[in-house]
Amino acid sequence: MEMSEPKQSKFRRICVFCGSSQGKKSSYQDAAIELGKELVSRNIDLVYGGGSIGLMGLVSQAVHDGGRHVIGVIPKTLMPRELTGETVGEVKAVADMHQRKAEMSKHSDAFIALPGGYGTLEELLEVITWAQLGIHEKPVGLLNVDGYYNSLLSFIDKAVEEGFISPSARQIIVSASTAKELVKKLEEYVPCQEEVVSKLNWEMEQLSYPHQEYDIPR
Ligand SMILES: C/C(=C\CNc1ncnc2c1ncn2[C@@H]1O[C@H](COP(=O)(O)O)[C@@H](O)[C@H]1O)CO
Repeated sequence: MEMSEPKQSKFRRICVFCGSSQGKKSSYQDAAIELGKELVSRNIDLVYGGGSIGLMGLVSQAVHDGGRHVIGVIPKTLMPRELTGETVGEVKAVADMHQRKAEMSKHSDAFIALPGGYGTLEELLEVITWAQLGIHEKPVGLLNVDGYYNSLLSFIDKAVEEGFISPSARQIIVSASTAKELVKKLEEYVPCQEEVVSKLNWEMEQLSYPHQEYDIPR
């Protein structure tokens, strides 16, 4: 029997942002599992927020089951298993949510957002902002499952029309409706340098706040 060679990706690790909930439609859950399998088929390891809840649990389990390495970056406050569940693979404990994002970014070659809520949006918009500022040149992908992100993309297009986001900064976001198509587009992505404000020669460690307990405001 002829075995197909795994496609070698230019990415070693991809960071996935996604819901700590599963969402109401089974298509969201299916997409998380499909993305995990796509990473496996391209020999790509996963970096994510840790734990087993929601879409986070589905994508990490799929990558782990496929034999690829999984790194979960968890703030100490979310470490208790009853909060976020068990993390498959390697766990990196960090001081707070800020350090988590810096660590997730440092260990990844690209970013993908699956459907999610505030946490996912915040992580996504932050890495887009960092790309706009020239802090990194890693591709950022939106997995637009069943049009989940259509209204966000429309809003961003409005911000371009109204002069708040430059047309070249709009190009930072790569979107597709399937994992296969998205990863392929990210592989082909060429960072747009035209309107980068400045090259900050940024050390990602500078983004980490001093080790301290972080009080989540209520
Ligand atoms: C403490 C409780 C739930 C635990 N919540 C989270 N667990 C793990 N990761 C989280 C959590 N909340 C946010 N994140 C990060 O943001 C993304 C998911 O957030 P969303 O709002 O569900 O989209 C995810 O990528 C994580 O990195 C009980 O209250």
